[in-house]
Amino acid sequence: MAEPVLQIRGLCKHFGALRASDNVDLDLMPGEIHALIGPNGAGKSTLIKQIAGEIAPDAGTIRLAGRDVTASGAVARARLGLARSFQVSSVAGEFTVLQNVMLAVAGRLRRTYRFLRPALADTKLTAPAREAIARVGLADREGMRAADLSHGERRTLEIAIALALKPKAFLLDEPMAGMGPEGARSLTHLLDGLRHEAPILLVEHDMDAVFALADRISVLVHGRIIASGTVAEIQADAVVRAAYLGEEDA
Ligand SMILES: Nc1ncnc2c1ncn2[C@@H]1O[C@H](COP(=O)(O)OP(=O)(O)OP(=O)(O)O)[C@@H](O)[C@H]1O
Repeated sequence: MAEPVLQIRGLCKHFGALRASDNVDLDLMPGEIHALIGPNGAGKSTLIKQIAGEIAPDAGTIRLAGRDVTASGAVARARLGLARSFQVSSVAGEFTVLQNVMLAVAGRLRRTYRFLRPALADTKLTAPAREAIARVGLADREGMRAADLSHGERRTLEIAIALALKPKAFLLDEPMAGMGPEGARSLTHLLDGLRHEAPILLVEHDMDAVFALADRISVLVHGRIIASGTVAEIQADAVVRAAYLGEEDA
């Protein structure tokens, strides 16, 4: 069987008496979209932050492409191929779409520039940046300032930035947030294809998107994974319905 790209074992994180992560095991397999769902405050963001290296777990291990990264920082994990998108849009508004993605490529190639202007004229950065922009369907927005994009386009730009990092795994934290129905549909289509570039750990409240995309769903409640399975298995799970999906129906 293939090795997981991300392997989480026994992850624990306490905030005082609160167990935000309670002995979490999670795998992200090549080619899959693994959705992490759960009610507000279940510990999804805390888990993502530990995987990204932004906060340290109290116990447990995180392996990326077979390597133990539990003690590595966020920058080291990004360099090892973990591409993280944020709930809050993280693009640089004053830069154009192309420049935003070029800066990500510069980071991947570990090129350092004393000034921004030579960086933004470097064709070694332009070509891969354009490729990522075209891949997400923003080619006609290339010269536009990121600040002037629509919300949906900015979220899509974040995906292009993540893609330009040629990641081994994507961590996407609520990519559908704030998208209208049309935007959500086109982003769902984009993510559907993206899994072939790298598997996606997807935290998402939009259940239509989750049910359309996920190969596997894990349900987090009070820091614990209470169920993990296919869309059909999770939809049919009585415990999950009571703990989470039921509240959506109510
Ligand atoms: N730095 C912190 N200090 C103390 N408590 C925290 C901290 N960060 C998160 N928590 C608590 O940990 C629990 C899990 O929070 P977390 O943000 O991970 O949940 P979530 O599932 O991402 O929620 P949401 O869906 O609303 O984003 C919550 O009870 C939250 O108040």
